[in-house]
Amino acid sequence: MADLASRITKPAEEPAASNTVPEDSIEGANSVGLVESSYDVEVKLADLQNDTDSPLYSVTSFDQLGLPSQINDGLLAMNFKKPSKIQEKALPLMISNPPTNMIAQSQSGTGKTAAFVLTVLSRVDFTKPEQPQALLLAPSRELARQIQGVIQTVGQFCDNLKVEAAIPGAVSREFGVKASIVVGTPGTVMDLVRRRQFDVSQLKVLVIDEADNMLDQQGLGEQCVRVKGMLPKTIQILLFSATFPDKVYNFAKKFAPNANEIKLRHQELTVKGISQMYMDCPDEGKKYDILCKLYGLMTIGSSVIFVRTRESANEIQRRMEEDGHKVSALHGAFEGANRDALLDDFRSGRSKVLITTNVLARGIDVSSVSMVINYDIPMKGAGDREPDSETYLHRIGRTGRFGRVGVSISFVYDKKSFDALSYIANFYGIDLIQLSPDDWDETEKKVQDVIKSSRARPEYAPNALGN
Ligand SMILES: Nc1ncnc2c1ncn2[C@@H]1O[C@H](COP(=O)(O)OP(=O)(O)OP(=O)(O)O)[C@@H](O)[C@H]1O
Repeated sequence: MADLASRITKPAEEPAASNTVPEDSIEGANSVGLVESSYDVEVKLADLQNDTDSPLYSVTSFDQLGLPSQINDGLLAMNFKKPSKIQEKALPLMISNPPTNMIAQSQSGTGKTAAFVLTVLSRVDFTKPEQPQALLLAPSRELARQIQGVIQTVGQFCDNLKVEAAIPGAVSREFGVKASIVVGTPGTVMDLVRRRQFDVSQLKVLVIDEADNMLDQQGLGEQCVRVKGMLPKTIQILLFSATFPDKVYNFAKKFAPNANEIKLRHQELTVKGISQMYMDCPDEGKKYDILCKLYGLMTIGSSVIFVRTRESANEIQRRMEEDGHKVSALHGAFEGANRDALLDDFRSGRSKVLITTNVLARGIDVSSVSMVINYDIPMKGAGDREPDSETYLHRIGRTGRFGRVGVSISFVYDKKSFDALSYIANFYGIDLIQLSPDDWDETEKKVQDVIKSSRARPEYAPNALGN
């Protein structure tokens, strides 16, 4: 990556500040080495679980976890043969009694969802199907719906399983929440509780997925704190994410006191199956032409193009369609049902190229995604001056899920974007592969070599985990 930084000979002018607003952390509005044996996952056990020789610490098959048989049947139906490391390490701690809080970090696409879903299912009393007992919070309606789907699939053999999504427009005003498990976005959950449409008095577990994003005081943090304030004081709190910047981590420890912790160093966070590349674009205007040239490669699998604003998502979609390409755009300005339909089309492969904002940067699991394009390098802070390393990692993690391979291509074109990508690469210790817009044969070869092998044997397979 020193290479990338040293390529800047003459600082380009800073682009004029855009007056369009980046789409981050707006609720509904309106995925290396986890599996490498050398992986150094630091497990800090809380008082109850501090013996690394304990059977709770090391579990090699789902059977050994003592989960109810109907849950194991669900895992079998999903063809989950062996737990991933995070599942192996976190599950015994989370399902043990008395319940203990958890702060868990593991790379994108390594099965954090099943880890917390199994915990939730193991805690629910299915004889009370309409009494809310578990609440799961996620930053977007798409992720909430996805988690709801995973619960329904893993729990398909649990009699009386009722899961409801507390996302805008989903809960009946007349009846309120009538399910034992509720997955929602924080603003909607807060409204439902306030309107007394969601009885939280018997909740036993609170899961916060993408917890660093959800607890960030610049974003959804305040809402999550308010929701927690409405819940029983004894509730078990489980916080999950691939990233936990120090500042948020310190707050997370207060939010989930005395928690067990599974933490990674940032150099351990990148997923080896993702080949990270960058395209050196001559200027901002040429980014679009380069994107169109990449289009053929993008449709080999499915791909996601991340842009900074809703406006540029719309604009790129419009131009690409005019140029005869078939692409979809999804962002927070679309109405809920439309968003759901767009993502369903993408999941099923009916649409193959999705242009989106940070609203879909986190958690979305579509295994066919073989390429992610950072059309704009993710930035954060006042005036978008700071490189957003966390969002970069989540965005590229939409490919390379659970042992698959994929490519990410980040577009740079001026000093600011070069410096930002350099910073991110140094932060994670990544060696980025350079692509040249002047040598398309070479570019195609580099990209195709990876994505054509995406069906090849994964670099790490489930049965290689947990050693
Ligand atoms: N034990 C397992 N065996 C096989 N596949 C699994 C297993 N656990 C999870 N998976 C699959 O791995 C994929 C990624 O899982 P998941 O979406 O939970 O990742 P994640 O860690 O939450 O990622 P992110 O940080 O991006 O949210 C999913 O398609 C899931 O079905």
